[in-house]
Amino acid sequence: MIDTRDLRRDFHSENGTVHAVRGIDLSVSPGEVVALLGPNGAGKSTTLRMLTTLLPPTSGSAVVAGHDVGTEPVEVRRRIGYIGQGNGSFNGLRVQEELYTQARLYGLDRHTARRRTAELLEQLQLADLSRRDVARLSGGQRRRLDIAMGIVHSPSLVFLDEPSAGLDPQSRSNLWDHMDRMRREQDTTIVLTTHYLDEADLVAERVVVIDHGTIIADGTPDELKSQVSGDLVALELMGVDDAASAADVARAVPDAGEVSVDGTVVQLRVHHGDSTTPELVRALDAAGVRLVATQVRRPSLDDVFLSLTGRSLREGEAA
Ligand SMILES: Nc1ncnc2c1ncn2[C@@H]1O[C@H](COP(=O)(O)OP(=O)(O)OP(=O)(O)O)[C@@H](O)[C@H]1O
Repeated sequence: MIDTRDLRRDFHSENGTVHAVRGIDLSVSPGEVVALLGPNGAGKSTTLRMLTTLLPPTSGSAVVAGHDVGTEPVEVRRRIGYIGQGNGSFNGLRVQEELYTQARLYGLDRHTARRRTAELLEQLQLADLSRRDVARLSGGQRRRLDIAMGIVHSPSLVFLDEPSAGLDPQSRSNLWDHMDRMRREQDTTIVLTTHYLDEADLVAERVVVIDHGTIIADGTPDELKSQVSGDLVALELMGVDDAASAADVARAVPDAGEVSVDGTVVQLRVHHGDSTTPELVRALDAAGVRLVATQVRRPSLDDVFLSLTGRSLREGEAA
């Protein structure tokens, strides 16, 4: 469905050249849901804009839905849906008219355009707003209309740039349900960019981590997380003395990675937190250590990013 070879894009300005995308080789098969995950400025949007023919590559090639983005952009556009970061048009139309007009622009006949419009207004919870002026929608409502407009022609490949930015939790979960339905019922291929870790983890079956314009990891969320060395087990002890004794017990666990003590809390990395923790609790009990609580935390995609780059994705978000 997508095949890129050494895809690159530079931007030139008075301040110099930005190498926004530095040689991306990416293959996506039909029906896959792929999240491009990375911090602000990693090159995700630039990649997406090249794949959707909105921006010509500086060099390299990309074949999307069977056509070359450079030489056959119209053929590509006909086959894809794109929901960008910015808002679409403001024609002074009402919600229903805007969506219907978009359907007609994509070449749907009147009957099909009417049916698709009604269907999508319902599915994206816009039915109650169908007669409202587009200009008067809230940010989240506008976002849902953008999404409806991007998929009104039932494309087999959909690109979404930061789809849930600006959406409230309920709208986000509604959007994810909708994407899941597109994949299950129409086998739609979905490529989205995000810097929400939970979104990548939940929605995508494959995560491509991008940093400084290159792909630094590619796999299922579980594969990526298994590259990080183990689960984090946290033990909360009754007192500081107990914590010191617990750290000694923890260091004796054959599987234990680095053990750290912070006040009454002891943390250690182990391969399998669920099976090691009961063993550890028995050993602590035998040593007379007073344990208050235990917690096992699986590696997150942020731990993956941290182990690959030494930086947290969350730091990137705050920047
Ligand atoms: N039109 C442009 N002119 C100059 N530089 C640009 C332009 N568009 C993007 N860039 C730069 O290219 C780099 C990659 O930007 P891009 O928008 O692709 O990142 P991103 O990963 O999508 O980030 P975000 O999560 O913030 O959307 C950044 O350094 C950005 O400043």
